[in-house]
Amino acid sequence: MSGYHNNVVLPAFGMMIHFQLLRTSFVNHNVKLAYSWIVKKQNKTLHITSCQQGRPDRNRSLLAKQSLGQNFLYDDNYVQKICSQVDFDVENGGKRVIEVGPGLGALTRVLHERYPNMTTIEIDTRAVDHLHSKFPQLRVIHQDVLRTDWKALAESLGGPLAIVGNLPYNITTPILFSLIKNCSHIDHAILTMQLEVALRITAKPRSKDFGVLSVFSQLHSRPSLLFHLPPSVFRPIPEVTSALVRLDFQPKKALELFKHVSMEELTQVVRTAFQQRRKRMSNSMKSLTDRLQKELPEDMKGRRAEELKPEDFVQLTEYLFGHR
Ligand SMILES: C[S@@+](CC[C@H](N)C(=O)[O-])C[C@H]1O[C@@H](n2cnc3c(N)ncnc32)[C@H](O)[C@@H]1O
Repeated sequence: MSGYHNNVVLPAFGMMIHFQLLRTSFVNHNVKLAYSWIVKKQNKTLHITSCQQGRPDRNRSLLAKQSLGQNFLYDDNYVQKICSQVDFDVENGGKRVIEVGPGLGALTRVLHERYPNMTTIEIDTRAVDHLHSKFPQLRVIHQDVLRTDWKALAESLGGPLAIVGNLPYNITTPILFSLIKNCSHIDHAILTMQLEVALRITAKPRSKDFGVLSVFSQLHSRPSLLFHLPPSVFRPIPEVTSALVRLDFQPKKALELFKHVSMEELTQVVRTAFQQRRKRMSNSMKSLTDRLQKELPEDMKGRRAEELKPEDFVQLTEYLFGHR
């Protein structure tokens, strides 16, 4: 009996729930953004069918790929909330608005109406096909965003870019570093990411989240955490909370800071210091000071990486690499 229960009753119960979910999303004509979804427990992927205005679009279904960080926005209130933060370049049809990872077009639908000349960058061929048929006028660059030449893109579009996107979680940090490196070609970025990363970007010295990402983000931009997004607003539902972050890039400040040091030198200093963030700098920096055959300045020896301000790392790099 218990075998019968497990083999027949539980799946039947699961099917009932599934059909109820489908019915709810299909009949609710007020729901603008709805997806039917089937959890396949074995491989943890979702079968997603986008549907607009309550009508399922049966031709457009795709399996969400975890490897591409595909957690699609599912809640229209949050779509509106994110898009209302984008305020850029309306005059020329939003030519310099770039969406990273448009996926099924949850954000694109709203943004493209406001910015008909915007550009999107998407790696997944299935999503690219979907976007072409759903938004025939939309410019879609089919490539890995990490291969984007931001300088060339900004020059071709006539000035600094506004980047928006619900980022794939698995490559959030490399995307952030590529934007930071190219900050003179980017005006601002409005990005959804894991809350944990958002806290690191905005962390102040002496807090537990303060680290390499905080130093580089804060030297190149003014970052602000705008609001949290609960896991329930995405499909598949992620295990973590997310946050929307705005970075207003400060290319003039960065130019001034990097007058005497290179990004590579600063990276060496910051990474070495944070490898042992709680140790005194005289210890944590030993491998680098030995290699450079330099002593740390006296006032640095007793301090810890987590206590320094972002600008202190620039001064230390200038001192260690002897450019001043
Ligand atoms: C978190 S989903 C967001 C999708 C959609 N914007 C939304 O909010 O529903 C991330 C998107 O980034 C795309 N993506 C993943 N890796 C990428 C890469 N290296 N370059 C460009 N797009 C990528 C995925 O295919 C997916 O569409």
